[in-house]
Amino acid sequence: MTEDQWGKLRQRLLKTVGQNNYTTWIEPLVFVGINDEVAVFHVPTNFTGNYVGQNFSDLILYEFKAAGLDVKRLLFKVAAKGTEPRASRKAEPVAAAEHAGKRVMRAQPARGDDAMADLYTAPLDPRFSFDTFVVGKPNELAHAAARRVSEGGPVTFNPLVLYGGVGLGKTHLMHAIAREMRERDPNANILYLSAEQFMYRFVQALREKKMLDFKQMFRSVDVLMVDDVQFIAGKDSTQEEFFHTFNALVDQHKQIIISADRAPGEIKDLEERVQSRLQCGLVVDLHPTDYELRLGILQSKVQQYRGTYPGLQIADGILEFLAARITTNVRVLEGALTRLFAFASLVGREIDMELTTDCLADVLRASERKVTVEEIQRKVSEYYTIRLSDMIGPKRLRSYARPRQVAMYLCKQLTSRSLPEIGRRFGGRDHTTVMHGVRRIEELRESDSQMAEDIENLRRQLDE
Ligand SMILES: Nc1ncnc2c1ncn2[C@@H]1O[C@H](COP(=O)(O)OP(=O)(O)OP(=O)(O)O)[C@@H](O)[C@H]1O
Repeated sequence: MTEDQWGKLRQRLLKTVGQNNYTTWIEPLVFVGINDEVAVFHVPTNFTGNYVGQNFSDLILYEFKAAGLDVKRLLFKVAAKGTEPRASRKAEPVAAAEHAGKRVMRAQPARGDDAMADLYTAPLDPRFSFDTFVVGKPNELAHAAARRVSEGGPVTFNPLVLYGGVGLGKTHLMHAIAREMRERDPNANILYLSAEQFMYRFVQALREKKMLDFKQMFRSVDVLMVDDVQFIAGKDSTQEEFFHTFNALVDQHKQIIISADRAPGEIKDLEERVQSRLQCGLVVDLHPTDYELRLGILQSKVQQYRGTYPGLQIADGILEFLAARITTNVRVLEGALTRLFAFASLVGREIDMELTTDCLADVLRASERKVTVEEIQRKVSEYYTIRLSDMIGPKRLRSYARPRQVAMYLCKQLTSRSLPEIGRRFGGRDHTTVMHGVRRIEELRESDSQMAEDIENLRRQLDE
């Protein structure tokens, strides 16, 4: 639709709503465009957007229809600059308000959500839900706390702080909470943003002399979610503003959810008073992933990929291999799997060990485990309760030879040492002996469930 068409449409609205309403509410709307059946307008304040949405959306939608345009919803966004009409006294939460004819709203709740996400600066990633979050020992507490908070109800711990290293699922959980809360209460003002965006908005408000709006906006939310809070460390005035916002919301019993890359007390240059406020609620740690969690995540991703790549085969042991080898973080693990699937579908081959090591050579090299031959020998001898010297030494008794072969196998799997090198570390044995040992264990893993379990246990222990 052209501006001209909008001009004509406005004239028709003028006749229906009368001059006064027109001047106050319709004239300030700046038509931006129609995107996917949603007509987008810039409004000077959120209040205007809300008011127009509540009082005139049916009329506007009707006029669009009469003009032959397929518009199902209206979206009002606060323009960066603009004047507030006299009628607007009340400060409103940030950015935008969305309105639709009631029937359309009900018919399309999911799309309504997408538009709502736009309301709060940081859009929610549709992949990050509780359904797609795999729970294991390292993240079960964080997950349980996130679930609990997402259910709403009386605020029992405030704030909830989720912290943990890079790529361990903090943002995923934050988005899942926001999504769940919005589903439970579509009218709640849930503000999710990164600490960086908080700072950016604060600086902008200072620059544009709109601090009052800023304060009112943040203080009027029902739930405040700030991701990567460590970002504000060392930024004094932002910290101060954050501190006041935080206190005001806690006083009103509004839920606050924070994520950080380390425990609040360990964030350097974060003011002590902010640190102590963050520690007042529930602080939960996302631990580094363990082997089982990584395997679980891979299995769940494969399940998701089945839709995109139907018929793609993945050989036994590949996921286990990746879970054992890529221990850095989940993001890298996911990236590896994505690349593997894309590559395999391109060349039209099954994902077997050869394709995996070819395709992921760089990732595997980069995340090469630090485990050493010595560590493996020590762990394996402890596991089978034999002396280290007996495992490395010349004795051929089965009770020594089998653990020795297990250790050789693990050295081959978990280190980058060549067969001759491994042989040398096992009392100067020949590489063919090592090869024989590795093959034997590979066979036994298939045929003997006790052996498979031993290998998994040892892998896990070496992973810790
Ligand atoms: N338990 C899990 N189940 C499923 N996917 C997960 C899990 N943990 C992490 N991921 C995935 O790993 C990727 C990285 O997670 P996310 O972005 O949440 O990490 P983060 O902790 O916020 O990292 P950063 O510190 O870099 O911000 C995402 O794609 C996320 O979906």
